Amino acid sequence: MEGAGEDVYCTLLMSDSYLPGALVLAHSLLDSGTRKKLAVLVTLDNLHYTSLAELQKLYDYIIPVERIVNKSPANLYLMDRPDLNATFTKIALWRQQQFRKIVYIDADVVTLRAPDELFELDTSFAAVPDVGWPDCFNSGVMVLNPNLGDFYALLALAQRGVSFDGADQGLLNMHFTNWHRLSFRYNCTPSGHYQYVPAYRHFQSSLNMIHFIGHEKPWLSGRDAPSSSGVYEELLARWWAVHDRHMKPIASSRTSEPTTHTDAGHLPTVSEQTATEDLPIQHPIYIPYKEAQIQSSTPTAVASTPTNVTSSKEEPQTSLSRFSPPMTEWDPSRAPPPADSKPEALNFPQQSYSMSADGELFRPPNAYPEPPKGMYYEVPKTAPKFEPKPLFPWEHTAAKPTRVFADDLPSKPEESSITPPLGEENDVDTASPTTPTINIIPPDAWQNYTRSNAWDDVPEIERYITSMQQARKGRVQVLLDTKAGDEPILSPSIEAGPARRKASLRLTDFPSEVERPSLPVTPAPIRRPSFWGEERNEEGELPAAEGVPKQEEWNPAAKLDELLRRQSEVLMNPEPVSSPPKPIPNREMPSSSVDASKPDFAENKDTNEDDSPGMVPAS
Ligand SMILES: O=c1ccn([C@@H]2O[C@H](COP(=O)(O)OP(=O)(O)O[C@H]3O[C@H](CO)[C@@H](O)[C@H](O)[C@H]3O)[C@@H](O)[C@H]2O)c(=O)[nH]1
Ligand SMILES: [Mn+2]
Repeated sequence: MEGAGEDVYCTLLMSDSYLPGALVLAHSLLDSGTRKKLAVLVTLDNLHYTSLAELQKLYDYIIPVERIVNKSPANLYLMDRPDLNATFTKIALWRQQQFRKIVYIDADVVTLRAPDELFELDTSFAAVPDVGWPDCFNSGVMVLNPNLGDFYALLALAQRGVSFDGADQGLLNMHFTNWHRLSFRYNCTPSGHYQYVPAYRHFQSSLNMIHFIGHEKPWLSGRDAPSSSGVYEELLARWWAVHDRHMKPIASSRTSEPTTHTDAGHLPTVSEQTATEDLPIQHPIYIPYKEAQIQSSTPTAVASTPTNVTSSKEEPQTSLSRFSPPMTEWDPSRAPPPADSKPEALNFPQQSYSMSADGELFRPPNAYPEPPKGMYYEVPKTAPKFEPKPLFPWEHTAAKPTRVFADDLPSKPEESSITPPLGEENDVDTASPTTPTINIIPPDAWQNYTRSNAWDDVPEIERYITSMQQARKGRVQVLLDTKAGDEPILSPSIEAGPARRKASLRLTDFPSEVERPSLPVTPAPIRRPSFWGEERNEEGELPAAEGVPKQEEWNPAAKLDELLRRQSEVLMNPEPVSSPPKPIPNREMPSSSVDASKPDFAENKDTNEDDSPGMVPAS
């Protein structure tokens, strides 16, 4: 790279709304005769191409960088600056290793004197104390040596959202704790609330840079300070002086709420100059910065620009200033949207394309190159076979299926084990597949079947199992009369034939009938000595209970007869309270044939001839 090891002043532009600041900064540096180059980091996603064109006129290097957004922006609300949710992008400075040293300056800074001597500092990082908390530095002006070590450390913090103010200043102060302190004259931040006027008067002549921190930027607030403090107004005038020298007059870029300033010195805002309400807010209108200047018919007297909207009809275009969509306006996780919040769709990234400025008419070439050949897909004649590769070992040796789909028959009849039914020729009728006859498993299949396991011949396993079996065998009887010197009767071993059978673990070596242990037999119960002693009779039974007849004397048939007799006695001599038994009517139950519209069951009775006389109508 040409500028390797170069020294540059560098700023950052992430939105069109800060373009006036970036231009004034560059003009002020060039005006004060710097010998250093100017660079600007830009986030292209949110910048209008005309803004880039403006930058190009003043900056030597325009460096696109990726926007780094703070994904946990809660801390930004502590300082009421949700618009700063992407200032982490600043850390891209440390990645610009093509430069030896960078003096970074915020876009809201105007230089009164080019601070070229900062490049001679023998320190890797220097900054100016912040007026809000002087133990911290303000990250609007920084002297730094780009290096990837710091870059990645900062990036790691940024990605985790580590920053006590949610923006770059909080993050950088957490990383650079031992910073070289520069004089306040390199980053003088006049504030409306607090001024050290005697000090200002004392150091005023040696001021290098004025930094307009906070919401109100010079190009937004206009020429009159929000607080009419003398010092602030004085310094604000320095910004406007540079602005007016090069770029006067422009319409203010304020796109938010209309300002309340009405003095003659105030720049008209968009909302004041035209009825922006008529414009669809989702389609902001950009006009090139330079165009706005040209279109303005009052080139010198910004202060005299009438704020009255109706009187400025000759120059309506000047009002159409650049637009910058707002970033997060509020923290949705903490509060409802503010009443005056802007539409969220304003955040949509915009892509602009410029018309070609080429005045030449299109001329077609004499000949176009031949289109490449063979760039088509040849449809295969036969459907490709998608058969999964065999995975498991047994898939290789798998037996051919004996049952197949009827559709598969005509394709390879010789492979199938299906034989055509008797009486038919060998050619298979494709139109009407016959029920296949399936070959049954050959009768000797079980004989060929291997009955041994891989572990059958491992002696350790065999010994272990045998020892376990012996422990169990102690509990079963085996019909072996070994006392008498009989040889145990054993079944012939499969391998060894009639030879003596060896102890085996094989499950398939079933024991023969004589080898099988006998089943345990339930022993005849033996009467134990009685606990009741003499209470029992000779047979050992308990004495009979009083009033209970002896079992032998109990005649179930006689008892049943007696029960029946008693029952009929009760039925034959009914008590007067009970009604006589009703005969069951010989009549079908009313069904769907019965007129359902007649609600009363009694009415239906008259039409029914099968009614038994004993029928009691429903009441
Ligand atoms: O919409 C935006 C917002 C910021 N910037 C750039 O980011 C810088 C920082 O934003 P700024 O509004 O200048 O912040 P300050 O009001 O100066 O606030 C303080 O806090 C910021 C967040 O920590 C620091 O970046 C500043 O250096 C510090 O002065 C600007 O100068 C621009 O260069 C844009 O280009 N577009
Ligand atoms: Mn700033």
